[in-house]
Amino acid sequence: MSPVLISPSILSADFANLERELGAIATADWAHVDVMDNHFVPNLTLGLPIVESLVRVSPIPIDCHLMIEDPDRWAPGYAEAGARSVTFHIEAVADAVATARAIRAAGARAAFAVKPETPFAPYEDLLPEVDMVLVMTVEPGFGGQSFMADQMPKVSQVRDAVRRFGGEVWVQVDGGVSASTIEQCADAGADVFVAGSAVYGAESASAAIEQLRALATAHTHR
Ligand SMILES: O=C(CO)[C@H](O)[C@H](O)COP(=O)(O)O
Ligand SMILES: [Co+2]
Repeated sequence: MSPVLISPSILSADFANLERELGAIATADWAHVDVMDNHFVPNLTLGLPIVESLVRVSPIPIDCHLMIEDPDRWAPGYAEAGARSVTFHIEAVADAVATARAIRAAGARAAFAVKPETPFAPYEDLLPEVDMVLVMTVEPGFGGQSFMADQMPKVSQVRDAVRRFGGEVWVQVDGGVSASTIEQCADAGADVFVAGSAVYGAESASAAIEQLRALATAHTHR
């Protein structure tokens, strides 16, 4: 397995042609799907019926990022629909342990995400319950925003906590990740990289994926 995973976000894809847009990123590791409910974030994208359809046609596994209220109720359904990884926001969940266990019981990898202003330290004890922690590098809600370099210490903090824990928990970054920002993410300890506009805005999505993978691999500690 590659030491890093590249997960292009279809938030920047053509929503009228999602099957074709998934085909364009077939050389990536995962396809990142941003589910937004217009309550947890001020934007609305897509939900479970569309994710079920995407799972059927995607050439690569689906990585679901749930920016929704009440993930306790909804997250397990995305795992049952066949998503490889399901991430809920720690700010929105009532029972993180039960939700992560329900996601895993349904056959997916479980993850929690932290917004830029949310500290990681209070949630370190959750590491045995999850397969990945997502450190947001923009305020969730929209693609194409500027990368927040001030989140890199938090990425390092999560990586250090994972080392102390000793299990295999991946560290994902999402928001403003591009060829000019991915190296500092890998240096800080990230190993799963979401990139929306940097991939779908490129002339060649596959060339952008390869460039991101090469830059991250050269800087990863995994
Ligand atoms: O979760 C997200 C926004 O809330 C998106 O995954 C993220 O913004 C990707 O888009 P870009 O790479 O253009 O920033
Ligand atoms: Co996302």
